[in-house]
Amino acid sequence: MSTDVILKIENLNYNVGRNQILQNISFEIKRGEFVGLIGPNGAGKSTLVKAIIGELEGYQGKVEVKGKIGYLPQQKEFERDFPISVKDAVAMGLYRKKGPLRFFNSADWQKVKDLLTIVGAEELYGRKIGVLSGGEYQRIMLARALAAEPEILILDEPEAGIDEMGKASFYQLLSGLKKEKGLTLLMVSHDIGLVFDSCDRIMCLNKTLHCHKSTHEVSPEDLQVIFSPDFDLLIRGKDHLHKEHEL
Ligand SMILES: Nc1ncnc2c1ncn2[C@@H]1O[C@H](COP(=O)(O)OP(=O)(O)OP(=O)(O)O)[C@@H](O)[C@H]1O
Repeated sequence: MSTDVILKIENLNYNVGRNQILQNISFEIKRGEFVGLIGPNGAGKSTLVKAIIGELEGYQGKVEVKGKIGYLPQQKEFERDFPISVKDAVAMGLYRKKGPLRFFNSADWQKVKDLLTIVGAEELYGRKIGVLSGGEYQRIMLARALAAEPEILILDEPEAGIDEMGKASFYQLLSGLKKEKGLTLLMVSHDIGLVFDSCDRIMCLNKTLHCHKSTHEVSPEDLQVIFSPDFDLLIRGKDHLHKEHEL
């Protein structure tokens, strides 16, 4: 695997009983790329992510990652009512890095503050997790994932539960991390517009990988193949909007 490649997947197949979930997936991601992974519900996106982060058993094929992985799970997987503060939630990311026998010192708490500054949430330091908005919460989870100093960050639908403004600024934050820190990003998303605005490359998945191209090379036909028949509904909906609102 060449040095500029951080993730390489070869002939990945995954079945549950007789049901094939992933079929012959092969691709590479280069260091510093921002890649969007799109596809309809049930396409296998989260299953593919699980294979990459080492949480999928029983697949065939090869998954190679050359670097430390950071992972931002779907929001529903984290218990938001858990009674901890923002600073403790972020510190948990450091804890993973240092191991359980290490107590936190003032340098660690300064690191937590620095991470909160990076994600634009320093004022949330002492706040309880349960009172945060969807967008604030996602920034804190991002700070926590960054605490382990990952080289590749994998995000599973980070926009879920965030309002439109919050989504755009969260994606801007991700683009900044890529530019300023050279972070590699692989992001599962249902927000096609923001994926096209933010990502360098797009992978279209529906059980098998239908395309993996530079964003500007992805055609409506590529989207139609994976989203059909919903794609037709989407287009009709857009036409209707254009007529109604003279856009
Ligand atoms: N352990 C399992 N047992 C049975 N079926 C499974 C298992 N894991 C995944 N599946 C099935 O595999 C398919 C792909 O699921 P996956 O969650 O990866 O899709 P997804 O693209 O992430 O969907 P969504 O966009 O709705 O989150 C689904 O039909 C799901 O029901």
